[in-house]
Order: sequence, then structure tokens, then C-alpha cells
Amino acid sequence: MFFRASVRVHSLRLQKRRFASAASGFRIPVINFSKFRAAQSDAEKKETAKEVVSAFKHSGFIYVSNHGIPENTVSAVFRKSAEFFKMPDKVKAQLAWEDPRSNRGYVQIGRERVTQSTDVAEISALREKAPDCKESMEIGRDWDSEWKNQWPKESDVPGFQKTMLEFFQTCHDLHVEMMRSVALGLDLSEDFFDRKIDQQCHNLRLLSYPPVKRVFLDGKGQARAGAHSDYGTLTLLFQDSVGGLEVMDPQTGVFVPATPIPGTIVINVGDLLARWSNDVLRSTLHRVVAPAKMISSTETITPVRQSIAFFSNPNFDTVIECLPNCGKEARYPPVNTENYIVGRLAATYM
Ligand SMILES: O=C(O)CCC(=O)C(=O)O
Ligand SMILES: [Fe+2]
Repeated sequence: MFFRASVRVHSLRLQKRRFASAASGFRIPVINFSKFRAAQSDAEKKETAKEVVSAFKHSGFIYVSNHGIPENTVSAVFRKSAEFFKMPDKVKAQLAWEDPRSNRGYVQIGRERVTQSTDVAEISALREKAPDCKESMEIGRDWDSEWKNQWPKESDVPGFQKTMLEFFQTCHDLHVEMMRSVALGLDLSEDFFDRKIDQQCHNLRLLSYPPVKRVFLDGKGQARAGAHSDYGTLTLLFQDSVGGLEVMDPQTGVFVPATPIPGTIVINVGDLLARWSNDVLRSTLHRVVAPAKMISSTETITPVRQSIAFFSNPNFDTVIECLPNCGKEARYPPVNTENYIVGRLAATYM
């Protein structure tokens, strides 16, 4: 969570990097989502919903298989994303991310430093010392009356806009179903969230982590993306086969690799859903470091890595306050979604 811990505590935890061990008991389960869709009865549906919620309570992360998004849809998005990042820097710079209220556009390497700190000066110092080694392209709903997406010229990346807009809708649809499983798993009515999440105030983020010297990533506090939690309800994360994503075991503070599993999507709880659920569901720290697997014994440069994150959010006018069935006493005061999300974004970008 946002205020959960200080950077000092995290930097101690960052020193420890081990692999998942049976001893810690930490695991990110693979959940077959076709069982939710194809369920013949409410009871059967609830079985998968309970699996989802149980994992979100313990680790905050799941792998979802049989999620219904065709493999060639995902690979087309990866291809268009790679084409986008191959454009010359000065072309990408014309599409620059400008405002946390919009949260759209191209973010060059070093502009964002994800962290749990809330102190602007501290984040700024961190950004200078150990910026995230990544570039990204942020896309929002395309019909917003105030904020416009920063599309590249059609001739520069043919089909980019169409591919991304279709994918945005596809991810929204899956997120609605996932939220239905969360509602059922919390013993709420299946449609509990439907009208609170239907305005698509989400953020599709294309990520590219350039090749970098391994020694550089091994430096103190340096990572492809520093330890952080996400801000919204659920993040749908598509990763390539390179690896490097690690999730913190909340019991031990040890980071555990979330090794890519072909055909699955990694889905994790964000801070707003944790807050909504009064911390019944867990928003877990994660980061991106050099991949564990070496290509060869002489390898000193990590391969380029691509990932795609769909950060789903409640409607911006939704007030987040303790859900039913999530404890008698609210741990947090109510908060407006837009104020919360924009506040978090404003702190992490320069
Ligand atoms: O690239 C990844 O695997 C994770 C990215 C991430 O956690 C984020 O952008 O919030
Ligand atoms: Fe994240």
C-alpha cells in the first residue's frame, strides 16, 4: 500500500534476492479462467471466484490461463509495440507524456521512477541516482472529451492505433469479468462492480526495457523498474519470454521471480482495490530486474525486454470506501478515484 513502508525498509529488502522456495510457501497460482466462463451453475462459478480471491488475499498475484484473449492478438500488440519503440527518439519525443491528468503519451528513459515513497524530494533524488531503465507509451480511452491520445503517424507505425484501441477494449472486457469473479469471491453480487468500472478510465502501457549492462542493473537500488505497487484495481500484465519480473513474498520480504508462463496473463491487485477491500486483498510490491537466466556464461548485456500492462481503474468519479464483507471498521477514509490516481502519477513522473 501507499503508506505501508518507507524507502529505507525497502532498500534493505532489495538486497535479498532469492528464488521461490518450498520453505517460504509463497506461490503465484495458475488459475484456469475458462472454468469461470463455462460454469453451469452459480456454485461452479463461485469455485473459481474463491480461488481468485484466495490468491489475491495471500500473494496478490495470479497467472490466468484460458483467459480468452487469442495468442495472435497478443503477439500483434507486441509486434506493433516493438515497431513503435524502434522509431527515432526525436519522433517519439514529439508524442511526449505531458500531464498526470491525461497520463497519455511517450515516456522516455529516466522520466519515471516508481517507488513507494510519497516524498517528492526523495523521489526526485532517487530518479537522479537510479532512474528506471525503461521507456513506455501510455494510452487512455480514446473518446475522452478533455484528453487526447498521442498517436504516431499512421505511416510511421501502420495499424498501431487500430491494434491498440481494439486491445484496450479486449482488456477492458476481461477486466470486467475478473472483477465479477472478485465480487463473487467476496460474497457480493456478481454485478457489484459493473457500473463502477464501466467508463474505461484505464491506462494501457507499452513497455520496452532496452538492453543494459548487467553490472549496471546490479548497482545499488538500480532496476529495470524499482519496487512498487500498482495504483488501480487490477493490472493485466503480458510479458515476453525474457523474464525479470519479481514479486515480494509479503511474509518474508524476499523477492521471488514471476517467471513467464506462455499463454498466461499475470494479474495483480492494485492499491485502490486493496483499499476498497480494507486490505482483505493484497497489493503486493513487485519490480523488474535483470533476468535470472543467462544467455551464455560470458553474457554481460541483458536482452531487450518487452511487456504490456493494462492498469484498470474504477470510474474516476467512484468513491472508494470499505466494501461490504470486508471488516467492521474501515481502515481508510473514503477517497475519490481520480484524485487518488492523479496524485500517485504526479509524484512519480518528472
Ligand atoms: O514490465 C513488467 O513486467 C512489470 C511492469 C510494472 O510492474 C509496471 O509498469 O507497473
Ligand atoms: Fe507494476
